[in-house]
Amino acid sequence: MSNGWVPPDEVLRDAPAYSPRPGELADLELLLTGAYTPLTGFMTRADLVSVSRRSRLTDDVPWSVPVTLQVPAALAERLDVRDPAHRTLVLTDGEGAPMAALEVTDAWPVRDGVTGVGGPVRRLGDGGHGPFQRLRRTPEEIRSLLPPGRVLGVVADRPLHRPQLAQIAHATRTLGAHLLVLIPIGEEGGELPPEALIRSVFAARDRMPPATLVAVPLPRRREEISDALLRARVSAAYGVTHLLSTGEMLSGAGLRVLVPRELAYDNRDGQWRWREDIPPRNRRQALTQAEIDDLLDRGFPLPEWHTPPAVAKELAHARPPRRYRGLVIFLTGLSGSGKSTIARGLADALREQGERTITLLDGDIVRRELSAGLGFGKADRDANIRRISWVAAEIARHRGVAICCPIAPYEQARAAARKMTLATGAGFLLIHVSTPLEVCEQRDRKGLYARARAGLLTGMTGVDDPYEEPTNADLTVDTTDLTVEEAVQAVLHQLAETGWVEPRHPSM
Ligand SMILES: Nc1ncnc2c1ncn2[C@@H]1O[C@H](COP(=O)(O)OS(=O)(=O)O)[C@@H](OP(=O)(O)O)[C@H]1O
Ligand SMILES: Nc1ncnc2c1ncn2[C@@H]1O[C@H](COP(=O)(O)OP(=O)(O)O)[C@@H](O)[C@H]1O
Repeated sequence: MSNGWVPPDEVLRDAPAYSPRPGELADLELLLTGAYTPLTGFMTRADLVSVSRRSRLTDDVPWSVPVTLQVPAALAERLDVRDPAHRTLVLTDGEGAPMAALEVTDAWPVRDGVTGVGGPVRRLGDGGHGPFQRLRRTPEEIRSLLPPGRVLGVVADRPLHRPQLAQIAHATRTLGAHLLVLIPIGEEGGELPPEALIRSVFAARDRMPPATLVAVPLPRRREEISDALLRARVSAAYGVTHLLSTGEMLSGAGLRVLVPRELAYDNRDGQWRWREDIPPRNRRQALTQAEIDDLLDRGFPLPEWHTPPAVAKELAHARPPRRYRGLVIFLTGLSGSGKSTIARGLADALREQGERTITLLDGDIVRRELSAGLGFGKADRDANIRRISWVAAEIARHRGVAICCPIAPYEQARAAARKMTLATGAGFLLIHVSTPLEVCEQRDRKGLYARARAGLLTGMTGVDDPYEEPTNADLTVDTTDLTVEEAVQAVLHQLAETGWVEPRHPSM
């Protein structure tokens, strides 16, 4: 799948390597497969200016969305954009395997320590790996498979339920088109893991007209219009002539965009038809995403009138009831606030229930095993929390419960922990053990506060080091006037209320 020129071995051997962030990697993949034709690389400054001013590249091709790569400034300094022998950057995937060579023809400061780089990219290696690789066919391959005539494109970024399937069937029939379903698998952290999205779309296949399906590493743009334009452009590269809008889609990239009318379920005959054609008393609206999520979270099957059973089965598997799903319970608070004590009690109670494996990432053990050598400066505390969060998220990914109880004084690090966990599809509960400093200091189990007050220890959280109070805790527990049992019960109660654990049987 290599496309043309590859830098000579000696250039590659000496070239620095860099692993782009997930969104950039997805852009890279689309550049390499030709889905971004005629773009052949990351944009230079001139292209970016041109795109933002007049929605065209410098060579006049219409293009409206920036496709950029940013690298650490220190790395960019090792390149010389004027010297073809010293301006190649090897781009690697998340695991460090080379994916492409970027010939950096332009580099510019973006902000402190970060440099934008632009230039053509060329594939290295054999075209990547990962689940469902066989579905990631290039635009060229797909175009060669499509029958002549109209091609209706559907970007299936969500599972297809009966209302969407009815719309697709209607549009395909009206247009007399072949159906091409593009499944975007750009980034983790969507509503469903990419593999589950693919499986759920395939599960609806026998309810679709004859279709070609392709997985596309489409990154999600933060901005809706850019997102829609990019989807339209990529769809066009795959041979789509008409695109069925998913609601927020706009026209662009020279293809027709169909905005479907809203369908509803007609309980007189079990058909989905235009909403206005059904008398209100016989009409059932499609479920909202929140309603679907809520049913799955509580362990109810999705109703057959709304979702084909095969799709419902995939979704129930991908989003099991909360009580069977991975979970990170993250306790934060001052030293001596009661985090470890509560965490231990919680771990014991959850182990009694025996549904899932319980891992207690206890402070002392973490500092000894995972974070040995780290101190208590901001950078070291951040590194400590990042390591704990990574391990916890992996445990939760595999449907275990991880209980963490570090001080975690910085909001940003806690937010990153939440994000990392949610990206795995697991749950995250932040519990602020808010016992005030005076009480913690009175307890002073380890004598640290006394030493800090005596000036023998510096950088003690709450004394001369910051603790940023959480403003987004799922639960706040002040242990000043609680017994240990009461504090543990408060957390268990919250877990049962939100469905993350089964309520305890009263007789136990
Ligand atoms: N300077 C300073 N500040 C705060 N805490 C200190 C410090 N030096 C040592 N200790 C002991 O280390 C424990 C906190 O480690 P953590 O890994 O939880 O801290 S952090 O989340 O990385 O900030 C903490 O344990 P806990 O009392 O269990 O919270 C302290 O006993
Ligand atoms: N309701 C309560 N919850 C938790 N700990 C409590 C409570 N009441 C008193 N304590 C005492 O407070 C101390 C908390 O210490 P620890 O759990 O190690 O805190 P941290 O892990 O936050 O540093 C323990 O000695 C514990 O027995």
